[in-house]
Amino acid sequence: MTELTPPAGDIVLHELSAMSQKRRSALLTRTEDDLDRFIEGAAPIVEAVRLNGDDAIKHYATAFDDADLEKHGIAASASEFDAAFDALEPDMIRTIEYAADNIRRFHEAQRPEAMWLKEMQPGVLVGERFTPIDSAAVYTPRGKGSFPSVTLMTAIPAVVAGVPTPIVLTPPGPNGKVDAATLVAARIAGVDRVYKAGGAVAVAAAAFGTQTVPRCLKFEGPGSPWIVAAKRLLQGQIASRVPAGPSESIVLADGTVEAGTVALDLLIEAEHGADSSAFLVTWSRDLAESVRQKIPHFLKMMDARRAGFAKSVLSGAQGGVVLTDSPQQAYEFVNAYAPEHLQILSETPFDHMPHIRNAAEILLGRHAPGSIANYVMGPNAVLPTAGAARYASPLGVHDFLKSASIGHVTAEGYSSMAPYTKRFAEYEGFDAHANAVSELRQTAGLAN
Ligand SMILES: NC(=O)c1ccc[n+]([C@@H]2O[C@H](COP(=O)([O-])OP(=O)(O)OC[C@H]3O[C@@H](n4cnc5c(N)ncnc54)[C@H](O)[C@@H]3O)[C@@H](O)[C@H]2O)c1
Ligand SMILES: N[C@H](CO)Cc1c[nH]c[nH+]1
Ligand SMILES: [Zn+2]
Repeated sequence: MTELTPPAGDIVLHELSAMSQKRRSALLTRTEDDLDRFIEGAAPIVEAVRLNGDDAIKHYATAFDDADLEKHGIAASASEFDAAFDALEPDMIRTIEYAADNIRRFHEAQRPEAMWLKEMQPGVLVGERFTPIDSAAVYTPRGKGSFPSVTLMTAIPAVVAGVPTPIVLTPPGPNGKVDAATLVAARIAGVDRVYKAGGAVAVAAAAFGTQTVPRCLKFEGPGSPWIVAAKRLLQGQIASRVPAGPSESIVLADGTVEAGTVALDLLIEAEHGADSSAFLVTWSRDLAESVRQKIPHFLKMMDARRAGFAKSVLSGAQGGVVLTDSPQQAYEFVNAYAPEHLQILSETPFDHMPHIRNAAEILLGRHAPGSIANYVMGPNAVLPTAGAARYASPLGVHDFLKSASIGHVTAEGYSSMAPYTKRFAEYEGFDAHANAVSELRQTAGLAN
C-alpha cells in the first residue's frame, strides 16, 4: 500500500497505519514552523518603523496595501467612522451587534472578581487583586479577506478587562480607508482609536510608538506569518501571548454524522488561505471515501479564490483525510497535532471529548460548525495555532489583566508564621530576612 493513496477529487487520503514515522510527523507541520523567510523580511520593516515612525507606516501602506495614507491619514477619523456606519447595510450592523452581545457576555462571565481573599492560617489573609494593563493594541487582519469578527474577538476582552483606551491596528484598503465593518465593530466593541497599519508594520508601530500610533504594552491578534514573525522579533519590546497564525482545524468524525455535513465543516477553515491546515480524522473508511467524493461538489459552490485555497489545502501536505485504524489512533493524532479548532462530529460527541487533551477549541456535535464559533457563539476565536494548544489557551480577558498577590497578617498570624520564616531564612543564610522575624522585632516595637 502506498502512503498517499491516489486522490479522489484531489483530496488526499493519509492512511496513518501505512505511513512511515517520518511521513506521519510531517503531517503535523504548519506554515509557521518555517518562519525564517518571514523573519528575514520583517526585520528591516521593524527597523524602519523604529527609525522613521509615521513615514515608514505610510511607505509600507503604499508598498503592501496600495494605499495613500499621506492623503487619507494613519488614524481613522471621526468622519470615516460615520461614513462606515452609513455605508454598512443595517442587517450587517445588527449582525455585528448580535455577535458583540454574545462575545461580551462570554468575556464578562470569564472576568475574575476584582479581588479574592482566603484565610490561609488564623490571622493570615491571602489572595489576588486584578487590575487592567495600562495600554493594549489589538490587530485585525486584512488581505485575503476582511475580519470585523476578529475586531470583536480582540477588542471586547480588552474593553471588558478595563484597559483605558485600547487601540485597533488593521491594514488600509487601496482606497486608504479601514474596512467599514471593522470600524463599526470597533465602535460597537467600545474602541474609537483605529490605525491603518498591517503585518510587521503594525506590530512595530505599537511596540515603539510613532508620531500617531501610541506605544503599547501588549499586542494581541491573529494574522499571516508576517504578524507571527514580527511578534517574535519584538519579544522583549512588546508583550504578546497568543501565537495566532494561519487558521487550522481538525474535524474528528466517527461515522455517525452523514458525509455531506462532514465535508461542509471540513471546508470551513480550509478556505482561509493556502497556508492554512484542515484535516478530517476518522477510523471509518466509508466516511473517508464519501467525504472525499463530496468535497468537489461543495467546492463548486464557492467563490473561485476561496475554492482554490481550500483545494490547495486539502490536496497538499497540510490537509486532507487522515484514516486511522482505531478511535485510539485518531485521538492520539489529534493530541499530537493540537489543533486550533477541533470539531467532534458524532451523535455522541461527549463520549469522545474525554480522550482529547490538546485542542484550543472543542466544538461538539453536528450543530456546532466552526463558523458559528468563528463569528457569533461567544467564546474567543483567536486561538493558539501551530501546536501551541499543547501549552497555551485562547485569547481572553486575562490577557488584558494582571494580578497582584496580596497578603495581610494580623498579630496572631504573625506569631504562628514567624518561627517557620526564621528557620527558612537561617537555612538560606539571609540575616536580614531572619532578623525581621526575630525577637528584634519585639524590641523595635513593631510586632503589634
Ligand atoms: N488564528 C486566528 O484567530 C485567525 C483569525 C483570522 C484570520 N487568521 C489568519 O490570518 C491571516 C490573514 O492574513 P491576511 O494576509 O489576510 O492579512 P494580514 O493582515 O495578516 O496580512 C496583510 C499584511 O501583511 C503584510 N504583508 C503582505 N505582504 C508582505 C510582504 N511581502 N512583506 C512584508 N509584509 C507583507 C502587509 O503589511 C499587509 O498589510 C490568515 O493566515 C488567516 O488564516 C487567523
Ligand atoms: N477561523 C478564524 C480563526 O482561526 C476566525 C475567522 C474569522 N473569520 C473567518 N474565520
Ligand atoms: Zn475561519
